[in-house]
Amino acid sequence: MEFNPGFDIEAKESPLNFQYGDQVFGAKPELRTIDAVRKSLKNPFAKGPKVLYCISMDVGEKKDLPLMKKRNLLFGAVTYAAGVVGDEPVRSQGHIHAISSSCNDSTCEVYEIWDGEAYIYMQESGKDDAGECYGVHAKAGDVVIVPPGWVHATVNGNIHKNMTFGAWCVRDYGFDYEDVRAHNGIAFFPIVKDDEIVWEFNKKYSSGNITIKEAREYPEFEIEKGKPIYTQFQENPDKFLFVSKPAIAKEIWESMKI
Ligand SMILES: O=P(O)(O)OC[C@H]1O[C@](O)(CO)[C@@H](O)[C@@H]1O
Repeated sequence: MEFNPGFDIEAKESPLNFQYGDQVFGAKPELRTIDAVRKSLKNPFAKGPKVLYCISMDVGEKKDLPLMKKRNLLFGAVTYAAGVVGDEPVRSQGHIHAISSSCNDSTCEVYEIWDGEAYIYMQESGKDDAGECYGVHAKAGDVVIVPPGWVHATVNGNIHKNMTFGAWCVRDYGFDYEDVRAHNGIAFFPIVKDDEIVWEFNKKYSSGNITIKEAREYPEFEIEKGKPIYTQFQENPDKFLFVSKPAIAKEIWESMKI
């Protein structure tokens, strides 16, 4: 992988899978097929790779698991396949993080791209007026934070290459698909045009405004550029407490710039 995740995990290509080192825990990944996501595609009948992405939701070094559990944090790894689904790049369906009973809040997600490139798509609301929407372009080593309550979808930003990322989430996560599915998908569909990704408004929404930008740094969360977010947790296990306890960063969320 282009960026070292900070622990011994390898993304396998065909079939999509993860291989864990001796000191690493992780279950058999879940495979998301094209048939499972048709309702959220621009064209529900589109053709594309049978398996679109491979999700391993609880991974890390065995010695760190008690530290993660104590802070109600979970680390996940996901690979998105290369290729297209109709005229869309391979992407997730889009969801909002449901209210977790541990904190009585929707929670954020802290992404770190390990291989390939991505757009982390974010949408302020799942209602008819989608509000401010963003396509944040991220390359290996970039971090992107999705604030609590926002619709988000992960897009493979290069149709010629698989994309793999790691992310910090709350352990009792839940995905709420209702608003996105009621609109047959996210408010802006990524479309592949001349090898570039352009964004097409989904007319099932009444309005929404999209901004495309590059990934930024997050000094407000003391995230260190170039150091794996997994290593940053190992060095300071409380650094990502804002993920499982969003209330401690309330003021940051309220004025946060994507
Ligand atoms: O169920 P969906 O919306 O397709 O998304 C699954 C994806 O969402 C994530 O939680 C990222 O938000 C990853 O685990 C996975 O890539």
